[in-house]
Amino acid sequence: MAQTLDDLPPRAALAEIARDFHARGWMAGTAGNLSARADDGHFWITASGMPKGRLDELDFLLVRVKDGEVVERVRPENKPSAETAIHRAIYALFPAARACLHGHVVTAAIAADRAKKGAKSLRLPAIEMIKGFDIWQQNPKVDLPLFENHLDVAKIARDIDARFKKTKPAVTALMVRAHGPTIWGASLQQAYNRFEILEYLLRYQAQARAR
Ligand SMILES: CSC[C@@H](O)[C@@H](O)C(=O)COP(=O)(O)O
Ligand SMILES: [Zn+2]
Repeated sequence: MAQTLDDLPPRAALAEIARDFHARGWMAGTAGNLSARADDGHFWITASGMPKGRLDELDFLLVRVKDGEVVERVRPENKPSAETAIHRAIYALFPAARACLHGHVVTAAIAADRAKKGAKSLRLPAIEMIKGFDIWQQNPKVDLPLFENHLDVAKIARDIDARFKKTKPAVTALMVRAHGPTIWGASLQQAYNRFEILEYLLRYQAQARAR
């Protein structure tokens, strides 16, 4: 087995993550989309509508960050993820982001349901695992940015762009209400680790509230 996901070619790593997330219920059916930067101006992203437990390296398209143009597709029938605009926003906002992972996670959707109407963030529990987001404070007050879901995905992407241009998020993650989390990282392995950690934090919070 490769030492880390970053030792694999990006599309192989993304297909492996998709199988893993599917098995854990975070990419049920065709839900979720994954991408990795190929170079500063382009990223590989999952084709739209594919069963995420069964991707292979041909199920990715190369997209240009600045205008969303598809510059390479192996299977002519493939279209880029319906949520490509969100990945483009993240890569344009954060030059250090090398990977961006979106899933549909029950714990996260329920946490967002609990938030007040109009709430702009979810407070994360101040437990040891928060250090996985590189936060090294005693009892930190860390907020996960929360966005409204819209049928028009470009509108979600514009909201993300507008908010993050004004205020940098405390974590490399965001949540779209009634939809799912998107997590990015300085490497594929870091994005994967942080996705797991965010799910752990929200699961901890739900279980702590229920006890
Ligand atoms: C199960 S439908 C989910 C989609 O609407 C969407 O939210 C999603 O995550 C996957 O879309 P895709 O176009 O396959 O990348
Ligand atoms: Zn989605």
